[in-house]
Order: sequence, then C-alpha cells, then structure tokens
Amino acid sequence: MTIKLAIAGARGRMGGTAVLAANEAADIEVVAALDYKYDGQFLHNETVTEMEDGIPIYTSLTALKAAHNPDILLDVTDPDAVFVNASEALTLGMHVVIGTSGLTSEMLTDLERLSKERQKSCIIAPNFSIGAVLMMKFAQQAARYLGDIEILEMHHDRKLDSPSGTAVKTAEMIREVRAAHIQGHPEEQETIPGARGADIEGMKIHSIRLPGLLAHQEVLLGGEGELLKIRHDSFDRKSFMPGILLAIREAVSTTQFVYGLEKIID
Ligand SMILES: NC(=O)C1=CN([C@@H]2O[C@H](COP(=O)(O)OP(=O)(O)OC[C@H]3O[C@@H](n4cnc5c(N)ncnc54)[C@H](OP(=O)(O)O)[C@@H]3O)[C@@H](O)[C@H]2O)C=CC1
Ligand SMILES: O=C(O)C1=N[C@H](C(=O)O)C[C@H](O)C1
Repeated sequence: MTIKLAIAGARGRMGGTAVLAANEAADIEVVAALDYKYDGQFLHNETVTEMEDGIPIYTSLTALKAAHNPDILLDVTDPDAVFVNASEALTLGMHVVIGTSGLTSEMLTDLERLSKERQKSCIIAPNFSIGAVLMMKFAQQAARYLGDIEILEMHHDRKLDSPSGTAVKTAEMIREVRAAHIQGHPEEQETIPGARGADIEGMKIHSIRLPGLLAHQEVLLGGEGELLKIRHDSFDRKSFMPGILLAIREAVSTTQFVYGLEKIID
C-alpha cells in the first residue's frame, strides 16, 4: 500500500528535506502541501499554486483532504501553527506526525484526547534523529547517578522557539529518574536576568543561537571532582529523515498517541 502523505511546512528547511526523503521512499507519495504564504504573499483562495516539483499547495486542510484524501499529515511548521494544523487533521480523520517544536503540555493533552477520540495516530517527535534520541536516553540513564545537570542546546539563528523541543524533552526524561532538587548555591542571584538559563526542577537549560550551527546539544552532568558530557550534533537535516519515515510508517499501521521517538524505537 502506498502511504498518501500531506506536508504542512513543505517549503521550509525541514519540510523541503522531508519532501525529498518521502519521494525517494517506494511506499510513500507526497500528495499535497499545506501553506499559507507564497513568495512572501499571504494566500487566500483554497487551491493556490504548486511547488517547483508539481506538488499542489493548499491553504485549507479541508480542501486538501477533499481533493487528495491523504492518510497522514506531517507538520514541520512553527510553534504558532502546529496545534491548529494537527487538531484539524485529526478531526478530519488523518493520522498526524509532528516534528514542530513549541507545543505546551496543555496542547499535548488536547492532542492526546483528540487522537483517542478519533482513533487516529498522533506521533510527536521533538527530535527525529536516532543519535539525538540515544543522547537523550543516555542522559536519562546517567542522571540516576549524577543528578546535577545543565543542558546546553545550540541551534542555527533562524530558530523561532527556545528552549528547543529536544532540550525540554531531555529534561522531562531526566525528571522521571532524578530526585527533584535545586542546583547551584541556594542563595545564588542573577545580576543580569536570564544568566542562569531556563529552569526545569532545578535543571538549567541554556539556549545558544548562531549562524553556522544546525542542531546540537550537550548534557553536562556534574559530580564531586568529575564531569560527564553527553553530546549530539546534527550537521545535516538528512539526520532527521530516517526517524520521520519510521514515524510515518508507524502512524499509519496503528492508532496511538506517542510523545517521543524513543517510545517507537524501543
Ligand atoms: N523534530 C525534529 O527532529 C525537528 C524539528 N524541527 C522543527 O520543525 C519546525 C520547522 O523548522 P524549519 O523547517 O527549520 O523552519 P522553517 O521556517 O524553515 O519552515 C517552516 C515552514 O512552515 C511554514 N508555515 C508557517 N506557518 C504555517 C502554517 N500555518 N501552515 C503551513 N505552513 C506554515 C513556513 O512558511 P513561512 O516561512 O512563509 O512563514 C515555513 O515554510 C520547527 O519547529 C523546528 O523546531 C526542525 C528540525 C528537526
Ligand atoms: O529548529 C530546529 O532546527 C530543530 N528543532 C528541534 C528542536 O527544537 O529540538 C529539533 C532539532 O534540534 C532541530
């Protein structure tokens, strides 16, 4: 069976790479794209134009669904768009795979409810790279022994959200095994606000944005007289593609809500 795939954000950095990867997969066909702008202009009519490779672009998911009946929507858009796109897709009876970061815990709860109600898969992967998933799992494992942790996430300077979805997921995974406690000096004070980074149960997350970077993370685990560093680097968006294809195939063959690719790989 050929999986009919629609992509929201198909003209972006991740979406463009995903179109190429899906087109190379024998069992997947990209049937349409969902977008809201073309060449900087906002689009208003329903079927608008097509991508360079002939994939039609729609501004309305309802119109896209009526014309192409895709099995699944892959969303790689931005934090403001993803929840609306994913909720609409589930409501229309499509499975959903989400790579977009920035979903709040309330949004995750709503998507889980909708996915169960509609009996459609919703797979959310803060990071599709197999190496990054392993980095998160290794950090979780190490956190049982070294509980003072700071996460350094480094991305390209076009990224909209901070901290990254990967850093948040890493802290959440570590939280499952680490006793909650405040790190650093109990009376420490920031003389410049933000100096100590974002805080999840005492763990600090520091976000770096620079041209030249793509997606990198270091988890620093400190103990008396020692430091363990666990680092992952994505140098190319191709690193995310095997995980995307895996999630798409998994989504159409089951109905499940999954937050984290580690749950599928395991
Ligand atoms: N899970 C993972 O492994 C990875 C996740 N990501 C995440 O994927 C997301 C996209 O990243 P990236 O490709 O770098 O970003 P880009 O800005 O390059 O791409 C996002 C695309 O989505 C489009 N878009 C915005 N709003 C909508 C909407 N409502 N409907 C349809 N399309 C829309 C944008 O159009 P326009 O530019 O005209 O606004 C743009 O083309 C980010 O959240 C990022 O964190 C990225 C890499 C890996
Ligand atoms: O914006 C990106 O590029 C990336 N975003 C994801 C995140 O927020 O963790 C995944 C990866 O780090 C690349």
